[in-house]
Amino acid sequence: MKTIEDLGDLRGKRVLVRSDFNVPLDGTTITDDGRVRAALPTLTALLDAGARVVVTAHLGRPKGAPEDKYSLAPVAARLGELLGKPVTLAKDTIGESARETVAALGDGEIALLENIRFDPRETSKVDAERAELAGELASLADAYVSDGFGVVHRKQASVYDIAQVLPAAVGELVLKEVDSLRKATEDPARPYVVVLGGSKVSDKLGVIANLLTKADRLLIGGGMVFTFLAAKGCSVGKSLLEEDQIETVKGYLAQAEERGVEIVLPTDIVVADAFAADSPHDVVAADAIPDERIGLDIGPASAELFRSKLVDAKTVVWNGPAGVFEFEAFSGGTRAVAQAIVDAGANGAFTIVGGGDSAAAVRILGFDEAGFGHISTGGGASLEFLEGKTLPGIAVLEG
Ligand SMILES: Nc1ncnc2c1ncn2[C@@H]1O[C@H](COP(=O)(O)OP(=O)(O)OP(=O)(O)O)[C@@H](O)[C@H]1O
Ligand SMILES: O=C(O)[C@H](O)COP(=O)(O)O
Repeated sequence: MKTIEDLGDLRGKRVLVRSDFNVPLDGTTITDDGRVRAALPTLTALLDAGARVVVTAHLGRPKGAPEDKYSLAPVAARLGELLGKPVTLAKDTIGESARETVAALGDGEIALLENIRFDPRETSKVDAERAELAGELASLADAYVSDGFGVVHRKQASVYDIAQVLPAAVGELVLKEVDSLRKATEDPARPYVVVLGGSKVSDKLGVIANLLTKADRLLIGGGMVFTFLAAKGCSVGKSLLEEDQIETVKGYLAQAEERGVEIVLPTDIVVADAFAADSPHDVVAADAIPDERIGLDIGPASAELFRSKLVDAKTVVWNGPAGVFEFEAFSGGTRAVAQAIVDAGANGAFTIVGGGDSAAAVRILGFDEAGFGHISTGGGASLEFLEGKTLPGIAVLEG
């Protein structure tokens, strides 16, 4: 892969950078700016080289049209604070405002384009539509730098197609991530334990088939639990459930048994009346979730069980919070998993945390980042990397 140095003298050149600024927000307040900080080395290197830096990024999953709640305005403000220089936010992704904003940039100045997913062509499955958007983006720049590691598993216009149009290089964050993730998984020290959770259940269930050929133990927490419990014949009340995945999960359970891979499920669940911070809640057995209640965390016995399965690990990958950690009452499972992973690390395990929310959880819950071997900015991206899959946003840079 070409690096930024390979792009030559960048003074006065317009460089389009794809970053991953998909940060957790509470209204317009960024609750964890880890992904913004992670973008700084590349942006600073380009600004120091005198480039005119144009950043494109997404936030959330808008439906191909502008929506105020997905505006990158909070990110522009935070990025400006961290860089110590103004970051102009274009009012659109690729229209008149974007063109004017870029034209007004001086050497060593930076602008951010509005959420690229406001344009439906960004995520289109039709190659020609993505190529058209990539062509428009390319008209704003002389070179392209891919630095949004969290999104390199997406074949999207600003990640994949654009790299075929402009001279393209890999950014510092992507380089660092690839290096660390490779180190952990090319020949993992065993036991190799993977902890999965979070809410992007169907996105992440697919990786299990592959992990069953690599890991020694899989611990299942978060919203993923309920599809597993349903596959074992338990009712899950109003909890997050991917009904159409139940048969697939039954297949995983059977495969795991054949291969001698341990799948560890929670034995107790914290259930609430509603998805709300102050909802009344109780701990129930995992096979006794009442019909009208919703599971929002693994229970204390499960936290102990998970701990016992992590303590002797030599490689740990954790992706997806064990519960709705954003609400204090349902943060116990995630806190316990994070602590057990820190302790495994202190016992010599190489530990990786992946995912925007998992990495945010580590920081928001007050853990020292130094307690983990590598905190990846990628969730789905790091999982697909660990699976050994080809990531379109990286493959395209390898030419
Ligand atoms: N039982 C549950 N029910 C509903 N949501 C849950 C549950 N447990 C965890 N979550 C939510 O999962 C979200 C994170 O899931 P997600 O799959 O996006 O993980 P991630 O680490 O951010 O990975 P990525 O970077 O791929 O998005 C958190 O906001 C958390 O509240
Ligand atoms: O949060 C993430 O994992 C990345 O920003 C990618 O987002 P996506 O899953 O909506 O493509």
